Amino acid sequence: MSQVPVIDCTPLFGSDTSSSFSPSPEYLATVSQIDTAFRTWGIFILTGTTSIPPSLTNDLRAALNKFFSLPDQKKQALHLKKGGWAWRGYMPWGGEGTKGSTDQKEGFYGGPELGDDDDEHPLKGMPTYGENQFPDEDVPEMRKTVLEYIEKVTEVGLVVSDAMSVGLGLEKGQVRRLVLEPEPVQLFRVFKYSKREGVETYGIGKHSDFGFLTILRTFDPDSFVVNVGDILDRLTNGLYTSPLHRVLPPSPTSRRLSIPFFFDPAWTAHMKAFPGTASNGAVTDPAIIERWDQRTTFSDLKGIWGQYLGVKVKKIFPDLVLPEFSAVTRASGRHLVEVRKASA
Ligand SMILES: O=C(O)CCC(=O)C(=O)O
Ligand SMILES: [Fe+2]
Repeated sequence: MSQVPVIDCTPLFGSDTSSSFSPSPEYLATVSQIDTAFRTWGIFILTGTTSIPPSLTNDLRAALNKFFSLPDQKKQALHLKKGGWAWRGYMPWGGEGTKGSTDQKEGFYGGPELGDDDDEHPLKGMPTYGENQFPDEDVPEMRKTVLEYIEKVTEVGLVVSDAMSVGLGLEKGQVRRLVLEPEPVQLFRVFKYSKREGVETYGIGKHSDFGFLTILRTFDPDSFVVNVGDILDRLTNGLYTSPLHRVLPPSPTSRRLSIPFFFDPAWTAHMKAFPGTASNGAVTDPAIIERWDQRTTFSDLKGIWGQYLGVKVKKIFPDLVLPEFSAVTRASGRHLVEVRKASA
């Protein structure tokens, strides 16, 4: 294979979810394509009929373009800092970088809402959870559209995880049970890339993604790109590769919009490699060991996902108090905005 595989995932959607699951030949053929893509490239282009109707994609693109066209002061009013630990809202140009260089993009961060009457929800008050800051006055349709997209793209993540589970020789629902329940961490992002005069840096510099799966919607070209993240690489004992990737420097006329969705393990999920993924329980393949050494994202697998995420984001949230856990993960160098617990 010399090109990133394009996989029609239609057979995965609407398939049997009962415990006595007997997969169709089409389901198994799709599983095998995904499994091969993740083992070789760590990435594939997802096509076909999914849980996301094309009308929702169109509405989403329209609402997000409208948002980015708002005057700067309207967007700044929704600045990430104002959302505190929810870490949701507007990320201005210059707010993220890769290895010391500014990424040429602005963005919007969001996530699912836990509901007003759900004070007992265990994730209330945790970093990355809380209120979204939508531009309700200026782009009233954005709230509903983004929240609906988050729900539907989460379904894509679950369906792909089931396919991975079967591809790894596990039961269909096993990956969900091991790391995605009671609910995956869902980080919605949208980036608009635009060039600043005199700045020659990448849209996003070379990196691998931190989490489980990234499901990225782009419009130019029109596609979904699904890639393995660093923790999925580790959880499969390196059978699946977390690919390095980057976004080229935007051209002066670029208006590129992309919508990465970081579909991550549940906050409380135990980080333990999936059964049967390493022969004799140990990874000996030098290529895998070298890849892990280069990434240095995780030095070990232990504890729960929330601890990894906590260390990762601690630099952004200087007030965050965490159990001592710094041995296993590196703080993110990507986010250049500091967010205090209370509003800034
Ligand atoms: O916009 C893109 O094409 C890629 C985004 C990306 O790599 C990321 O957000 O991690
Ligand atoms: Fe990425």
